[in-house]
Amino acid sequence: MIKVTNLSHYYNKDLALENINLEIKSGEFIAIIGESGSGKSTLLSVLSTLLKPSSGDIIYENINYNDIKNIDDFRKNNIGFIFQFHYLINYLSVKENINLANEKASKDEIFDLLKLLGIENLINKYPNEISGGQRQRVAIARALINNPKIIFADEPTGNLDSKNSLNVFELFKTFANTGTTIIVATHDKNLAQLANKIYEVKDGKIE
Ligand SMILES: Nc1ncnc2c1ncn2[C@@H]1O[C@H](COP(=O)(O)OP(=O)(O)OP(=O)(O)O)[C@@H](O)[C@H]1O
Repeated sequence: MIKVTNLSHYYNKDLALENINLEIKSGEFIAIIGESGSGKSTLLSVLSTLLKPSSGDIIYENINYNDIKNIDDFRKNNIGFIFQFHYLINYLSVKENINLANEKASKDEIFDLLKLLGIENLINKYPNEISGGQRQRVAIARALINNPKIIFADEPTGNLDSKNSLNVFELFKTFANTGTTIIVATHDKNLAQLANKIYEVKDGKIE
């Protein structure tokens, strides 16, 4: 699904990623761990096409990153993003927030997805009427509504208590079992144990 070879990234002259090689298979749940500043976010940004690497190759199925003609379309059709902060819009309902990611999604489709996440009763609520854990589940629904092949999540539980964090990782496991590739950066080594595979980044290198 994703094959990375000899990937390096510099911010100006500072090396942030050094000669990364990895292969991620379809439906794998991958955790990227490492200390603050080790390079987790940079690796995730590069893998998810948000940042163009200084050198190296990334191949998605059979397409080389450098050969993708319309990166916006590629992202829209293939990738879902989840961040530490949910970035929901307060004056839009849960349903409307999800429709921002896919305006064609019907109320029934959104309801079914929310049901999978255990929050279908919140469909007409507004973000400030629901809990932090519920907001993050809405953000997960928003990432899933386009049926992406790959989900990238950068510290998705950074803002949640341990119970909600575990819940989010268990949801990731469920979605990985249905064939979605999940790649999560976290500093939480215990949560990372729930993934199929853990990569540790240290000083910009994979251990
Ligand atoms: N936009 C940027 N410009 C310059 N340097 C950056 C930028 N983003 C990150 N860096 C540097 O690159 C290195 C890796 O940072 P990165 O954010 O990838 O680490 P991280 O493991 O995700 O850290 P954290 O867990 O604190 O988010 C650090 O030395 C950081 O200071």
